[in-house]
Amino acid sequence: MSSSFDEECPGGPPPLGDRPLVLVAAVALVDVDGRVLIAQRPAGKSMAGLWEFPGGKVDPGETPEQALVRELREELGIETATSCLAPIAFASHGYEKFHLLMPVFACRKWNGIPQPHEGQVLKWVAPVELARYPMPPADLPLIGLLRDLL
Ligand SMILES: Nc1nc2c([nH]c(=O)n2[C@H]2C[C@H](O)[C@@H](COP(=O)(O)OP(=O)(O)OP(=O)(O)O)O2)c(=O)[nH]1
Repeated sequence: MSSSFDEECPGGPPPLGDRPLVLVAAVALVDVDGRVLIAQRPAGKSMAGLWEFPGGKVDPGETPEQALVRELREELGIETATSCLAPIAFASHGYEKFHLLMPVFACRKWNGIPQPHEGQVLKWVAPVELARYPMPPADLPLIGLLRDLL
């Protein structure tokens, strides 16, 4: 039985083992032209140079939505509300040191103009163009999903 699953559904994430399960909230900010904001991870960080969706780790005591409101303020200098965040997808990916669980929200309403407050390069891209930008492995299944959903 299990060998047929292995053949039909190869490549699932490994068991958690002693790695932590890390909760990271991410957001697709969508502008009036339907473009999505991505940010390039700066030199010195893990996965430097790859493009990601704004967001970050959910702190103890926070909901994913609260974490995103905070991260958007810190990373991009924009203000939004938890009620402006619509859950649309998630990623579940086994990295070497941790397993990432990443709910992804869409947001079309915020105040201010996103600015790179943490040395990132920002880019607005059409969902069909997302595949041109190298992203962390956890994000790869999201590219087709977002193209269809946004
Ligand atoms: N914000 C965000 N993080 C992502 C995405 N895809 C993905 O694998 N990640 C990972 C990168 C980081 O390991 C983690 C987010 O952590 P963080 O934003 O709070 O902190 P960080 O970049 O300094 O991460 P780290 O150096 O501690 O690994 O989630 C994504 O699309 N957006």
